[in-house]
Amino acid sequence: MDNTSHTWIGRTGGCPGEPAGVGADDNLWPFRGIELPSPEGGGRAALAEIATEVSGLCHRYGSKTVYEDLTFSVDKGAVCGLLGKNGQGKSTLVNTLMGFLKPVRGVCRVLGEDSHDLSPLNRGRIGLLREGHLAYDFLTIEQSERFYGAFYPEWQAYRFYDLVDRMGMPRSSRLNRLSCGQRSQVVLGLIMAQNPDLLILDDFSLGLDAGYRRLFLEVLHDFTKNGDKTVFVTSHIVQDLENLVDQIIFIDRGRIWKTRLAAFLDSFKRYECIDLGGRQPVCDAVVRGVEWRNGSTFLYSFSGIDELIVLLEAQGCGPVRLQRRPMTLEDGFVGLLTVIMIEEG
Ligand SMILES: Nc1ncnc2c1ncn2[C@@H]1O[C@H](COP(=O)(O)OP(=O)(O)OP(=O)(O)O)[C@@H](O)[C@H]1O
Repeated sequence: MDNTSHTWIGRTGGCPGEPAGVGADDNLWPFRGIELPSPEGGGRAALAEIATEVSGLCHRYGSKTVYEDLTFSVDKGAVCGLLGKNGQGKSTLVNTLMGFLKPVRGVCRVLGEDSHDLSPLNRGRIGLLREGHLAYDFLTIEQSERFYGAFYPEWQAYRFYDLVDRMGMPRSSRLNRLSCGQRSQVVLGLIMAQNPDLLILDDFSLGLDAGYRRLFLEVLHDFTKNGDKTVFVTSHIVQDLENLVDQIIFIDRGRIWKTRLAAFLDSFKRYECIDLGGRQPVCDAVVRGVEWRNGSTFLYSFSGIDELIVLLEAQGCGPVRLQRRPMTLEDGFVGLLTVIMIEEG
């Protein structure tokens, strides 16, 4: 018998479930009321300071539209995290930035060039880590360093060995005998030796244990500390991004919202409901998400406590007592975007 209790986060007032697709009720849209980038990308930095620029981008797989009209830019020197639920198009976007996928419509420029027509020089300035990691896994650690190093005039082999030697594996180990996390480390070493100007990481934490993840983050911190490198990163471990990025792009149902991490953590708020007078709150334009967890109810909102209390009382709750609680990026992600059931053992 299933004796677990369930809590869930929702933006419907009723029962748990997946959000509707594109064209869903505007009142429940996660980015409602938030200023989204204009199709022209108004207010951008000068072109020379932009690492990646996307405008009016549309992608479809057959009849399935992943996104219709994406516009954003990432400035040089920014560390930008792309956040979205499963299947929202993060890998599709990364593959488009890399020129592996051609968009149906729109502009995608990377380091000033069309991503589908990148010069070898600019390709060499981009480091990519993605699911799947290594193409030539029959090579040894040492052979892979020599093989990839031949493609990059600025290759810094010491950076590679600096990282991979920490695994304690002989340099003669074949990559296909390494674990997933060890292979990731080899890839990160190859990327660091390349010393790219733009680093694109698609779900870098995949398969990494806590120790490797920390090492990864440490290396990435070092990589970005001078402010001259640009990083575009997706990860399902949202918490890792909180310690890494300064900008975030949320993607949901084909649209995006870009913001600074600090501004998001400051403006989006998490409240614990101390008293709701026995009623349950309903998500609307002010209440962005409701979470029931361990017997407590939490609300997510861009509004202050007074406005929220007025709204909840108008919903029939009351007397209402709320307490603002600390909010991590992961809380914010869940409160803004997610409709899930969480099982409590
Ligand atoms: N080659 C493909 N053919 C058809 N549909 C695809 C293909 N690749 C991806 N999709 C679909 O496009 C949508 C976006 O996929 P994508 O992999 O870009 O999402 P994602 O945000 O990276 O997902 P996840 O977080 O699960 O990795 C999904 O609905 C997926 O099923």
